[in-house]
Amino acid sequence: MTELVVSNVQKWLGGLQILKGASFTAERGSIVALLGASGSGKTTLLRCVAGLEQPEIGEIVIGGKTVLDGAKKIALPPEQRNIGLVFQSYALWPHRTVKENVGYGLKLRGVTAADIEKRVQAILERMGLGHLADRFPSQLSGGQQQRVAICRALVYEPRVLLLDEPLSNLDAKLREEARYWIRKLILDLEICAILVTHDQSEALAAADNILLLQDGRIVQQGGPQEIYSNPNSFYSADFLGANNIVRAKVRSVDGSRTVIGGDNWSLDGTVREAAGLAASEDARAVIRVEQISVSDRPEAGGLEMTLDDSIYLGDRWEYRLSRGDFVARAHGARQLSTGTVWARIPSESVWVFSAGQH
Ligand SMILES: Nc1ncnc2c1ncn2[C@@H]1O[C@H](COP(=O)(O)OP(=O)(O)OP(=O)(O)O)[C@@H](O)[C@H]1O
Repeated sequence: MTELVVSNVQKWLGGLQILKGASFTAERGSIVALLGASGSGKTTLLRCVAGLEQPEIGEIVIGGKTVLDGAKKIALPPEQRNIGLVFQSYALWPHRTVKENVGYGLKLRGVTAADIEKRVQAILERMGLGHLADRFPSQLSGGQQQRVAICRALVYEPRVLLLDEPLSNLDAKLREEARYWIRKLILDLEICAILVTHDQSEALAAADNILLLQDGRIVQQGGPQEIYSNPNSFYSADFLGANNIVRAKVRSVDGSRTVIGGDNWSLDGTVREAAGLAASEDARAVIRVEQISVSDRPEAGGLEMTLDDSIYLGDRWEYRLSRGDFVARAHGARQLSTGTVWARIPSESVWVFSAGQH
């Protein structure tokens, strides 16, 4: 069931158009990640859904209720939108206990003391924080503070939970753990969550749907696997994954197949530029690091390259390869001696775009 509908949202700030017509929907029991480079408009879009910014144009419907209609000048305040909000900073009140932090919003809304007690305790228990109810935020770890912030947003039983970089203050280990339990929580509660993040691995691991923003526009949307393996532009291809970006000339084009090359090398690739490519055009290829396999023995179809260095990364080795002006990184399970190696690079993994596109 669709909980959130965002249609053609356009927003100007300081004389600049920050959002240029964003549209998407979000379903109950799912997580939508807003992903994109710094300044692409992720936070502004989230704030528009929350009611903290008022778009000049567009419509937003939450749980069947129109909360924004630019044409009709409808713009409901955040407290009438049935949303919960969690900020990066958690924004807990330092002089209130955990219990008071979580229950304060309910108090403002005139919920009875007995009801508040019951609801606050229930959500704290659910998040494994029941025993911390009387502590102050300064007596909690970062991870616990973040859970309190999420409790505070969930205690209203919102239809849509809005999370603005909720994990970025946690250390790497806690962050990985938090991705998992936040996802489980949203699915268990059967609500819908919108997660703003600039961290691609967070979006890939936590979200059902990823919206990739560029310069105020949603340039691609889809499931994590679709977005990762089928990018529709250089920006999408470059934004996700660990990549080799290769500058080259288009040698030939035959439908979606192409041959690119540079100084003393050439590679078979696949045209990914929507408008197509022409022979002798300047191009950029994106090759995911994991798509290159390296061997120290001659391999049929392998490109002979020089291994300049093997770098130990703990769980694997990184190889630094070169041939003429083609420089690449690849990974493997063991250390290889510097010198001649053979790199196998499937043509479907060499995504070729025009050099001019951003
Ligand atoms: N109040 C404002 N007045 C003018 N410009 C603003 C204002 N707030 C944001 N912007 C601009 O809007 C653009 C989008 O900002 P926004 O914070 O939504 O991006 P973001 O994708 O969330 O970036 P980040 O990942 O860095 O938080 C940026 O170029 C920013 O400078």
